[in-house]
Amino acid sequence: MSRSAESYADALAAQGTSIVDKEGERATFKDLGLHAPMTASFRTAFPNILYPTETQREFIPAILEGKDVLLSDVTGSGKSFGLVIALLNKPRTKAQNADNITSLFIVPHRDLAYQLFHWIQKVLNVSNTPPPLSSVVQVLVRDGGSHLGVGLSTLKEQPPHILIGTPQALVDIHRSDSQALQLSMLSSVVVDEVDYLVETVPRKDPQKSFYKTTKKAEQKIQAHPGVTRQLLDIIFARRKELNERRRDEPGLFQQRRRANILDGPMRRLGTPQLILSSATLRTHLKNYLFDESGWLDKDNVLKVAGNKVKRNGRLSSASHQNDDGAKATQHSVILVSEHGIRNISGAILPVEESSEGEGSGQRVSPEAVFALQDDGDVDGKVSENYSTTRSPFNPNALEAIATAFAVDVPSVALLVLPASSPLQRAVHELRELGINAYGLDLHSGTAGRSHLLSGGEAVSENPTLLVSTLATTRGLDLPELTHVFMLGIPEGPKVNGRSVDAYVHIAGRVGRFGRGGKVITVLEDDEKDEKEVGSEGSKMKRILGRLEITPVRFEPFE
Ligand SMILES: Nc1ncnc2c1ncn2[C@@H]1O[C@H](COP(=O)(O)OP(=O)(O)OP(=O)(O)O)[C@@H](O)[C@H]1O
Repeated sequence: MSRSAESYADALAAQGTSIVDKEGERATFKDLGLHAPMTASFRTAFPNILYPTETQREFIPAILEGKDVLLSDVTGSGKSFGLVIALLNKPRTKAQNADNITSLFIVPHRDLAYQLFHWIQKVLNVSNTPPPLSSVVQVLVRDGGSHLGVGLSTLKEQPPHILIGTPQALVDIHRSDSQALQLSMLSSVVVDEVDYLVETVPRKDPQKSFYKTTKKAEQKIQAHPGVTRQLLDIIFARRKELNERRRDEPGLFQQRRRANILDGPMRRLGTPQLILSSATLRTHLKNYLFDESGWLDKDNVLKVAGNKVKRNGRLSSASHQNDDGAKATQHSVILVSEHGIRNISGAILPVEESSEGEGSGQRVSPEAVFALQDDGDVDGKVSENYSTTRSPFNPNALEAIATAFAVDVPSVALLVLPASSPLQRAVHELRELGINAYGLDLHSGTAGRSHLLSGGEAVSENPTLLVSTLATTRGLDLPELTHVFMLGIPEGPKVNGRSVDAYVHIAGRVGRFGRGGKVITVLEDDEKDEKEVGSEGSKMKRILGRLEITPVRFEPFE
């Protein structure tokens, strides 16, 4: 088993245990160096967050000290939340008594940007004397040009403490006005979901059969390095230069290290600290970041990886509550064709859920959960068009999802479509099947946002299916979510590291912080034997196998 698969399996098994100190003592957030009033506010805003996790205990003080950090822990273990809290506690950078942007938080998509924004908003809302929101946090995402209009002027008039943005929007701004982001004054730069934003390929081995494919992929990256690389190359240009000199003149740096003056050059460069985070950091990416990118200050970097302790011997996807009350995630795969629906072969029986399980939450009216959802409507003219154009979706697959949703989902589920799928069309077709479906939009969509801001545990009389694509799912935290449906093998027809990681991130929208949940992958049944190489079933089995997950039968389809 690969290292990342192993750590995922192990860490999943251990999830829910990480808040317990090894010595049985618990450090508080205040012990980590966070300001008391800030700690009080975020404890009021997030009453369930009592103690920092082990990884938060490591990386929050390191960030406050100005170290670079390479952070990896399982999905839903509080990485992004901890990063936001740490950045809020950093002192503001100022030049000639005027505020500068202190931290840049780079995220892969706008929904994640708004999620982090709402977390900060929630903290400020309960503060005694909150400063104006825009002085603390602003969001810059591509939005039909407004980031270059209103967004840019707000940014320049009142630079925020934390600027959250997507790489493309940030590069657009920098190109239109190289002073707008005040890059030379930044104190921290965070890249969340770094493996998604900075693409790398495994090192080439001429002996391996995939040598040619790897080489091609590498050439493609060289020709189109991607905008996050471009942005980091700009911000860390001076560090890159120094790191290159260091590579060329190792003797000089050894002398400096012996004389204990190595910290000096990087610090004098005045480059910000760099924090890179993801649940899936493969070795080739880590090698690139350390040896080739030149972005990191190698003498001042902390690597933090989540708890790798194996519990109960090994991971079993059908396992239920562990000793600390964390629930397991149940993974199912169903294959659909016009002849019917079946579970993947080898799927085992689910373990009985405890009476405290999902669905036992407080019953609330849909109106209480949603701030009424008039914003998700599919435009009349557009739906007329839909009736005259061929659907890209397999009707059997959508019907299977609709049925599974209707029989099993108590409140909210997420459907993740392949990256380039037409989202509104899927919403329309699901509605035709009687499903309360909405495109996930944490900015203007009240449906998505109310789920984000609600505390979870609700049961709705009219459950909702939020629909997103692979490109807009990473990092999202929807506390009420109990089910994730996945249409097709993630990341295209081939099974490789990327598809395994994509599965980890999509599945990771449930089971967060030991909450449990169900992940149901729906595949078109090619009616091939699942032992046959290349069949849909065999591909899915390879993905689950690499993650040490045994599929569980989705019983309504027995
Ligand atoms: N110390 C804590 N105690 C309890 N809950 C926490 C703690 N820290 C974060 N959480 C909660 O855990 C959930 C997941 O947090 P977050 O989104 O930061 O995870 P993540 O590790 O970044 O996930 P992903 O890898 O999917 O991006 C959030 O609902 C957050 O409020």
